[in-house]
Amino acid sequence: MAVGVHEEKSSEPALSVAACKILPATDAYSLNDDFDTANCFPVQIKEVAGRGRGFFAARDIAAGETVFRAMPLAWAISEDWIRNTCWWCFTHDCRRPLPIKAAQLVPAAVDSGITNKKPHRQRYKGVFCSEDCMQKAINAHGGCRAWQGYLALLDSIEADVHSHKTKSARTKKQNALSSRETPATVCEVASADIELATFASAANPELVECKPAVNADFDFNDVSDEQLATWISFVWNAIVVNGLYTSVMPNSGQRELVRLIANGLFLEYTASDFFQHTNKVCHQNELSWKRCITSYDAANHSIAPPSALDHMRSNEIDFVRAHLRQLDSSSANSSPLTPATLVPARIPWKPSPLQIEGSWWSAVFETAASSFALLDRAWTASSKVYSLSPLTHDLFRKVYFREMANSFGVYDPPTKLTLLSSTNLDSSMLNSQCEQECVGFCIYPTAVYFNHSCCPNVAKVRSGREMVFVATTPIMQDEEMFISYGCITDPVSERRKRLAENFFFTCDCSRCLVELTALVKQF
Ligand SMILES: C[S@@+](CC[C@H](N)C(=O)[O-])C[C@H]1O[C@@H](n2cnc3c(N)ncnc32)[C@H](O)[C@@H]1O
Repeated sequence: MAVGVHEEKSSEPALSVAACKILPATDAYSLNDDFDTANCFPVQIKEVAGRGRGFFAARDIAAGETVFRAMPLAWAISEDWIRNTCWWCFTHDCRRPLPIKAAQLVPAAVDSGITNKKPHRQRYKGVFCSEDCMQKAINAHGGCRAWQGYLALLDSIEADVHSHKTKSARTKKQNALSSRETPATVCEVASADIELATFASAANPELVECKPAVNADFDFNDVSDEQLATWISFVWNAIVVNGLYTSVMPNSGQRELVRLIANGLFLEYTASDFFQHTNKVCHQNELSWKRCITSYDAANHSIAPPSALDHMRSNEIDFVRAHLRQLDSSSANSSPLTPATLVPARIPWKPSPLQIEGSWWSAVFETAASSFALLDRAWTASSKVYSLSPLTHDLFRKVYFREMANSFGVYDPPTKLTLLSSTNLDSSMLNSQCEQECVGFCIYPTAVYFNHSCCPNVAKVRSGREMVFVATTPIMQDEEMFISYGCITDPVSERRKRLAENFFFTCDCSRCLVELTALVKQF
C-alpha cells in the first residue's frame, strides 16, 4: 500500500498487541488433559499435502486479532550489530553502542567460585541496554557460573575466527610466494596425490569400496528418505573421523547460525525445563502448544516428543534432495563428482577422505561440516571454564538442520500495524521487512508451524523478545494461517528462487500462481 493512502487513513487506531489472559503452566500433557480451549490461542496443527504441518484457524478469526504469541528458546545477535543490540530484549541503537558490556559480568562470575586467575581478553562484544536485562540473561542461562561458561564458549568462537583470519593472511602471503614456482612442481604434487590415493585403496580396500558405476537408470528420486538418512550419517561419520573441513572457516552468515546453535545447545544443557527461561506470558502459549501437538500426535498415532526441539521439522533430507535436483540428470550417473560415485556397496559404508573430498557430497556438506568443526573446537576449548557433554555430530546436525528451517529474523524497528477497517490491516507492513534491519535470529519452537505464503494472512510483530502473530484479514475456521518468510516485494521468480535456496520448497501460493500465469501469457 502506498504511503499516501496509509497517511490518509491515519485516523484509524494503531493496534496495540492485545494482552492475553495468563494461565498457569502445566507440567505434563496428555490427551486426558481438559484444555480450556476458550483460553488457548485459536490455532490447531494439521498436516497439509506438500507442506508438512501447518497452523489452521480453530475458529473464525477477525482481522487484527492476536492468533499466537511466542518466546524464544534460543537467540543470537548478528555479527554486525553485536555492540548495538541488547542481548536480552533486542533494543537496538544503530548510532551508538549500548551501555552494559557483557565483559562487566566477569567479577560476578568470580564471586560465584570461578578461580580463573588470569583475566583473559574478552573477544565477544555482547551488550545489554540495562542491568535488568543482563540479570535476566544470566538467570536464563542457569546462573552466574553457567553464564561465565557461555561467555567462554562465545569467546572461543571469536578467538578461533580471529586466529583463522591471521593464519589465512599468512597463507595468502605464502601462496603468493609459491606461485612463483615452476609448473613442473605443481604436476609432481598432483601425481604424488594420485599415488597416495592408489596406495590408500590398496591398503584399505574396505575403506574405498563403493559402487563405481551404478546402472544408467539409477534415479536418486527412488532413494527413500530412510536410505538417504543412513548414507548422510555415513558421510558425516567419515567427515568427523577424518577431521575434514577443519581448516575451512564458515562465512559470517553461517557463524551467526553457529552462535544460534551454541545458544540453543547451551540452554538445552543448562535449563532443565525449556520454558524455564521464558517469562510468564509464555504459559498461555505453552498450553496452546501442548493442546495442538497433543491432538496432532494423537491423530497421527505418534507419541509425544521428548522436547519441543524434537518436534521441530529438520530439513536435512530436503537440503540433500535440493542438491540432488540441481544435478543435471544426464550427468548424474557418469561424472566423477556425482552422488552416484558414492552409493554404498555394502553396509556399514566407510568412505575415505579422498572419496569424500573428491565427491559431490563434499560440496553439499562442506559448510555444515566446517560449522560443526568451529563449534566443536570452541566447545572443547571452553570446557576448561564450564564443562558440557561432548558435542557429537548427530546432536549438531539435529539442531543445525532444525534451526536452519525454523529460525526467525529479529527485525528492527519492529513492524507496526494499523487497522484500516474492521476487515483489513495496513498491508504496507507486508513490505516493511525489506526496509528493516535484521539484528539477530531467534528460535520460537512453539511458532514453527506457520507455513509461508507470498500473500500471508498473518503478520509477525516483534514486541521485545516476544513474537506476536496478528491476523491481517478475517480468517475462517479451518483455513490455513500463513506468514511470509522474509521480504515478498520481489518478482515471482526471485521470490521462488530465494525460498527454494533457503527453505528447499517451491512456493505454490495463490499469488505465485496468478503471477506465473500472467508471465506465461506475456511470453
Ligand atoms: C517453519 S517450517 C513450517 C512448518 C513445517 N511445515 C512443519 O511441518 O513443521 C518451514 C518448512 O516448512 C515447509 N514449508 C513452509 N511453507 C511452505 C510452502 N508454502 N510450501 C511448501 N513447503 C512449505 C518447508 O519445508 C520449510 O522449510
